[in-house]
Amino acid sequence: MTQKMGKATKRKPETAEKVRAEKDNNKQETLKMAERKPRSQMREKTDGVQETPTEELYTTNESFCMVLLVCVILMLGLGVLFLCFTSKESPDPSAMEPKERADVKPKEADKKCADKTAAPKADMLEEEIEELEKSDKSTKEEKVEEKAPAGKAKPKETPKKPTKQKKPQTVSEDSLPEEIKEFQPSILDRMKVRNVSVDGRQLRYREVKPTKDVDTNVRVYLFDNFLTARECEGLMGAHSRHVQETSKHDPIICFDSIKTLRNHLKDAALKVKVSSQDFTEGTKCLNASLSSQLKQHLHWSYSTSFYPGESKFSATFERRVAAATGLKPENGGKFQITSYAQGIGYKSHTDCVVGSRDQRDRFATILVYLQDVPEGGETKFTELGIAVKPTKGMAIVWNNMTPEGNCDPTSLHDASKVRKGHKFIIQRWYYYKSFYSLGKRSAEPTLPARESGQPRVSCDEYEHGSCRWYDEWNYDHIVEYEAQKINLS
Ligand SMILES: O=C(O)CCC(=O)C(=O)O
Ligand SMILES: [Fe+2]
Repeated sequence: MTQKMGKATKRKPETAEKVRAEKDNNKQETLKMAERKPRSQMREKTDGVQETPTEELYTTNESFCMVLLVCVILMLGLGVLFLCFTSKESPDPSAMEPKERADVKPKEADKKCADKTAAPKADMLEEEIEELEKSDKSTKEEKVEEKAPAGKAKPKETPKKPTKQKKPQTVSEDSLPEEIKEFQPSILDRMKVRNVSVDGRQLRYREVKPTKDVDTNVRVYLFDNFLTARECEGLMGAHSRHVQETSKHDPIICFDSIKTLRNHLKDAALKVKVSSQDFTEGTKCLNASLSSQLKQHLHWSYSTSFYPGESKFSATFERRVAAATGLKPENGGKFQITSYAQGIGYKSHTDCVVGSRDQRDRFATILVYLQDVPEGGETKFTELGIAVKPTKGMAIVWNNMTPEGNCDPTSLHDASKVRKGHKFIIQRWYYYKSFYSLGKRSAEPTLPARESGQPRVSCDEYEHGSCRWYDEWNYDHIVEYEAQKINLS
């Protein structure tokens, strides 16, 4: 980025720097150990005698032998080190682009050297490689967890957390843990909406009919008081505290393309020239300092997530949803709370991927408004001619897919800008075909370099107010980088 914002520095990933630093440390450590060795040998010979200063040893014959021995050991040690650090034909995986990294198989010699002199580094690299190998699969899964604009590539299933085992470099079906191989997906192809009684309260549904004459599979239902005022307040409080705590760090800002970045700059009346150099290498995210500079010019909604089992409320909520809608808990993903300040909305999108054949997609959505919004903030189904006004405790639930597992484009919806007040919602997506990692917190990518707990803002597609802040990371901005690199210049 030039002019006002200055030029982005092209930086190697932090992990690569760490690896290099560790390499140096290991080298130093090995040298130190070689230097110390004669002293411990001397200690054995002089059993019980106070240790002699190293210089005195060299004045005796015996010491002369010791010196020779030391030299031989030192030379051997240095030889081994030299071989370790110079014979690597395979490049340092941590310094590569993600896709290349996944292909690198460490040579046997590399492994031996790593075992002898740099075990922590080897572990770290292997973990990194494993995570990146996973990323192709987990991205698919992760992508469906984020808003999925119609027509984009489809997320896939993947093991959530790399198991701590010596791993092959490519993940074949055979190498997957038994529990993943044996996973039996659950299919969810219809909602069964009904009136239910919860803790003495009657939850009654009503259907909201399209006002447009459209051929659609989408059914939209409302439940008043689906959550109590107390539940709504508890969720808003937890979300706000978490946002506040996490906002100690400025977010790293990511864009789906350079075009989106340029549009945002234009919108903010910032006359700056940007190029691919402004993205952190290997990702579509700006580096930390550019992100901080841009922060004041962008606006976003805030999303925080929790996963099944992470709070008692998750079980209460999913039971209530199952009773009232027939949406099975095992087909549900994470729980996401989102807040919109005045002036913020969210782009037109479908929650599933139109045209995709992968049925591991969001069959249905339940969204509960946690607070009234005096003006604006409606959830609008543009194809159906439906607009729902946020009302505290009210749930809106709809299906995005057909009973055959196809994403219905008429499920297109957006969040109108909040004109007055502050909007809070909780959402959960239910998937047509469940998969092993569904509802499990996934391992996060190592790129881009960031502080622990540093949030991200994703501006996917330009539409005013459509950036969203997240308290967790997925692989989109790494994997899509490769696919779109050509568009980043
Ligand atoms: O806030 C809303 O009303 C809709 C949000 C939404 O559709 C989403 O986050 O997927
Ligand atoms: Fe949505």
